[in-house]
Parts: sequence; structure tokens; C-alpha cells
Amino acid sequence: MTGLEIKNLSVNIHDKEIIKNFSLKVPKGEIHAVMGPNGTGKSTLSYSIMGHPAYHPTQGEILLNDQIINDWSPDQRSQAGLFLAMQYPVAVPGVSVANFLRTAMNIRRKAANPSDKGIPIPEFRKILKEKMAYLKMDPSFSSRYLNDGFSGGEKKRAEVLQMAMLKPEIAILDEIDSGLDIDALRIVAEGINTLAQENQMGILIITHYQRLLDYIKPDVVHIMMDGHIVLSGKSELALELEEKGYDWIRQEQPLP
Ligand SMILES: Nc1ncnc2c1ncn2[C@@H]1O[C@H](COP(=O)(O)OP(=O)(O)OP(=O)(O)O)[C@@H](O)[C@H]1O
Repeated sequence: MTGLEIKNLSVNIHDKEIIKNFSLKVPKGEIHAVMGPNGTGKSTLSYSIMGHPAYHPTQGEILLNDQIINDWSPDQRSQAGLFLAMQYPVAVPGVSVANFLRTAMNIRRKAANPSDKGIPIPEFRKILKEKMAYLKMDPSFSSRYLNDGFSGGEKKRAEVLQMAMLKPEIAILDEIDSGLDIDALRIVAEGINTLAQENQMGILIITHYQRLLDYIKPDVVHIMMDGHIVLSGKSELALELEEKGYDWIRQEQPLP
């Protein structure tokens, strides 16, 4: 399958099993949402998919375009087209947004074509300007240090800017809606929709709130509890959750 596949994945943190026999398929071109209570393992899942060294699987497989990537470094995964918009993006003082993006784009281009000489600077500037305008980011952000002193919402926009520039095959968006005001939520969501359509990306959205899914229509909504998916359904499932909370699922699907 072209896309991301997770088969029977279990991941421990400090000997405690957090991800428990988790399975999911996100084909390219589809949008999947994962919702679930606090502490259920959603961010752990996103770090495990990206290959964070502290989140090594104890069982199961992660596949990208049918290749098992369990032993790939985060760098290799990123070069192959995986992308994570982090819940808490880190500041990188000393590295400007523009330099960071150009370096990341060049590494990805070289991975696809070893003889690539890198994106010419005028072309890079043109694309960056376009994408920043689209996300309604002030051009001055390109020369600021990445996430350094950015507000919560600015950090989230900077994550989507990275996604727009890098055009991954599979993007995991961990609470991309947190910290966004109502206008920013719409702008960011429109940006994600356009990118998803233009590039036939697979997208895995982790969110607590149905409101994001008013703007980005998922093909499937999954409910994750206690480290694995307990229920999957159409986008109406998110509405049902908003109305009823999680208790009814706990009652209908007793956890092991
Ligand atoms: N480095 C760590 N050390 C100890 N426990 C951890 C660590 N990282 C995660 N955990 C625990 O793993 C569980 C899952 O955390 P995770 O952040 O993946 O949940 P989440 O579903 O993303 O939660 P939220 O919705 O609150 O963001 C939590 O109980 C958390 O305390």
C-alpha cells in the first residue's frame, strides 16, 4: 500500500506499555483523525512513527510505502517523506526559519535525486514568499530564529509552513489546532486542505476538538483509548464524541 501502515505496534516508556497492539492504515490521499482522552498515547504514537529513539517498538511494524522502517533514523524517515507537526514545537535559536527550511528542502531533494545541487536561492525565496502569504505570515518571520519567541499560534503556523515547503508524503499533525485563534484555525485548515489535495498526501490528524474537523473533513475518525484504537467511523463520530464524551465508548468497549 502506498502510504503509512502500522501493524500491531507496542511501545514502552520506562517499561510501561503505552502503545498497545496498535494498528492503522493511512493510504496516500486520505485524511484520518485520531481522537482520544488525555494520556492515551497519541503523542507517543506520533513520536514512535517518526522514530524517536526513546520510543522503540517492543513489537509490531511501521511501514512506509510497504517498506518496514522500524530501524530507520528520524532523519531517514523525514527524507523518505514522513513529517511531524509537533504538539510543542521546539525553538532553535541561531537558525532562521529561511535557513532551516532551505536546508531541510535541500536534504529532501538530494534524497530523491543524489545529483541535485539544491534549490536556487531566488526560486526558494519565491516559494517561501508564496507559502507565507498563503498562511498570512508576516514576511519578517523568515529571518527570525525558528520558533524563538513565537506565540503558540505562530509556532503552529510555522509547522504548517514547513509542511507546505517540504511537501511530505505522510504528515502527522499533533494538535495543530491548539493555540490557534478562530481566524488562524481557518487559515491553517485551508492551507492543510490545499496541500493535501495538491500533493495527494496522507494525513493523520491528532486532535481533541471536533471544530478542526469542520474545516478539514477526515475520511475516517478513530478513537484511541488506552494505547490502541477502540472505534473507527465516519466524520460524524467526532460530532458524537463532542456531544457524549468518552464514557459511552468505555461502557460499550470494555478495555482489557
Ligand atoms: N518521557 C516520559 N516519561 C514518563 N511517562 C511518559 C513519558 N512520555 C509519555 N509518558 C506517559 O505516557 C502516557 C501517554 O502520553 P502521551 O503524551 O502520548 O498522551 P496523549 O494521548 O498525547 O495525551 P494528551 O492528549 O494529553 O496530549 C501518559 O501517561 C504520559 O504520562
